[in-house]
Amino acid sequence: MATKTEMFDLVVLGAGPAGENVADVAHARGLTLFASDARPYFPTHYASDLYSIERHLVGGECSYYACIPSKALLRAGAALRAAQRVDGAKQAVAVSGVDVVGVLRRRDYMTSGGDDKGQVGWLKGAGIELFRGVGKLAGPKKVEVLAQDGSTLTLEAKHAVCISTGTVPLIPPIPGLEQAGYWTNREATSTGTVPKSLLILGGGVVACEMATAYASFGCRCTVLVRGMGLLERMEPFAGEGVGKGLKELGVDVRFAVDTTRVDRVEGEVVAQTSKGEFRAEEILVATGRKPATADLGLPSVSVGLGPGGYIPVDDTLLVSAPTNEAEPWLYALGDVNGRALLTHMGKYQGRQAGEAIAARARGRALGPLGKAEAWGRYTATADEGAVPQIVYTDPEVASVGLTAAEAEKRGRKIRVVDYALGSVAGSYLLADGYAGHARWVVDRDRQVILGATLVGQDVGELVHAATVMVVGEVAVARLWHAVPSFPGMGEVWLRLLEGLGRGDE
Ligand SMILES: Cc1cc2nc3c(=O)[nH]c(=O)nc-3n(C[C@H](O)[C@H](O)[C@H](O)COP(=O)(O)OP(=O)(O)OC[C@H]3O[C@@H](n4cnc5c(N)ncnc54)[C@H](O)[C@@H]3O)c2cc1C
Ligand SMILES: NC(=O)c1ccc[n+]([C@@H]2O[C@H](COP(=O)([O-])OP(=O)(O)OC[C@H]3O[C@@H](n4cnc5c(N)ncnc54)[C@H](O)[C@@H]3O)[C@@H](O)[C@H]2O)c1
Repeated sequence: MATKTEMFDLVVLGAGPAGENVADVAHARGLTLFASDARPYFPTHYASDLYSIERHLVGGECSYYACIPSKALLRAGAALRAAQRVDGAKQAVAVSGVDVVGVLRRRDYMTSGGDDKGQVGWLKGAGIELFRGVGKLAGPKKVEVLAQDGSTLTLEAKHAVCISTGTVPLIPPIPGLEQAGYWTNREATSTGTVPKSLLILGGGVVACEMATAYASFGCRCTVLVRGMGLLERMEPFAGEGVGKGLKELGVDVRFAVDTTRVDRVEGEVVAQTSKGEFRAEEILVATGRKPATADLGLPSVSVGLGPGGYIPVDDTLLVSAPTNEAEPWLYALGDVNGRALLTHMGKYQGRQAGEAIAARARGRALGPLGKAEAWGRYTATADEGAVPQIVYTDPEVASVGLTAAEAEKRGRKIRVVDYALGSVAGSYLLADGYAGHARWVVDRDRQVILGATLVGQDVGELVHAATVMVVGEVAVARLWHAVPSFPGMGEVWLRLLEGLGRGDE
């Protein structure tokens, strides 16, 4: 089979959200400098500025098997329930449930039916070469790619290689599970048919969102949770609210369940557990993720893995390994570094690393004494204590920053302030009988917001305001001047301020 070698400025391994964004920013930086300096920033004798390697679909897990299809599957149920909660509207909508065929059709539209030609077009339009194949490191600044036809390509990077290969499902070693066959996020988000019943293993975000979606399709869902709560990394009232919502949707949620064996008997999945036997047409394993680092050739550049097998990096996303000491060249972005397993955080890391790569390629120091500053152009500082997330359950959960427990663990002196979200005018206008909850975690010494969590219908879009408060370290005293529009749900921020009080003059 053919073998050839080419040289590029930057080689990106994995074209998911993180890989796409680092390529985009690094490329944009190159073009800007070309124009303003009237000389090519990336030397012109290279075939192209950047090279992207993708073994499956450009756009990654997010576009085809995760964020986009899962939210498409959830949206119709959320819209229907929203209408059912408003007198005058509820009479106008069918109460028998969503139209599953329509939901799947809309999901297919959102994922282009699993065809990535739109995203490939974007890459090519941006001047980025794409190679479909499995890539691995083959020494410093060297990447080998194996195509499906068996041909190989060796790429040499002049400046940098980025690993952005994401994660794969973490499957627990439950006896019989492999033989029985199971769904992961891939089947759950791309299915063409909805089973009559579904067992869901796990109590995290995927389990809660998929239980919400499938319950709205009329599928009988049972969630088997190993721990004592749902969404355990969030404030406890988040998991409690979601658990209550799932129950209202008819989902059977069981806690402290140890699943000891899974079999398929006459087409049905049978799970033996510490809480008895459970049966369903299918089983979805939603027990977390592990980094896609297998066969990446990391030993060829002596990169060791951190806790959970993630690739350890510094705040400029540079891999923490001796190979980077003499000349920084190897980066790891997105899920694969384990800093924050979210698309928007992977994209953010891509933007920051793209700037750092471009600056280093130009021979620029990233900051005083060569060290990039926190919250600067080259660092992904938000990964540490300012990560926002929206969980699209019913009620929704929106959070950013530290929970009270995390803040205390970090030794912060905090004050927690809570408010019943249903008492805000905007909420009770939004839905009859609106129930929700909001919390701020406030740094008592610095009088800034460390974290916020909201639970309730349509709270998702509120979270960005809280993200700005946390990232901007806005003084609580100044927030009294951030006047919320009436009658919007944003008034919750005023209610939380009132809960904190203004103190004595
Ligand atoms: C069901 C589900 C729903 C989710 N919903 C949300 C959500 O609503 N919001 C949110 O922010 N996050 C969500 N996430 C998380 C989100 O999907 C990930 O954080 C995001 O996809 C990570 O992006 P990435 O670029 O790091 O990796 P990925 O999207 O996993 O992309 C990695 C790419 O690398 C490729 N690759 C891997 N190894 C190689 C190799 N050796 N050679 C070549 N290519 C390779 C893969 O094929 C893949 O395309 C969800 C996750 C799941 C499972
Ligand atoms: N809307 C969103 O932002 C969104 C949606 C989906 C996923 N995601 C991200 O994707 C990542 C993966 O989500 P996830 O839900 O797969 O993982 P997770 O880590 O959030 O949850 C995994 C769950 O599985 C349980 N578990 C682990 N091992 C188990 C076992 N052997 N038996 C039973 N239960 C077991 C854990 O206790 C936990 O409840 C998360 O980091 C999440 O933030 C985000």
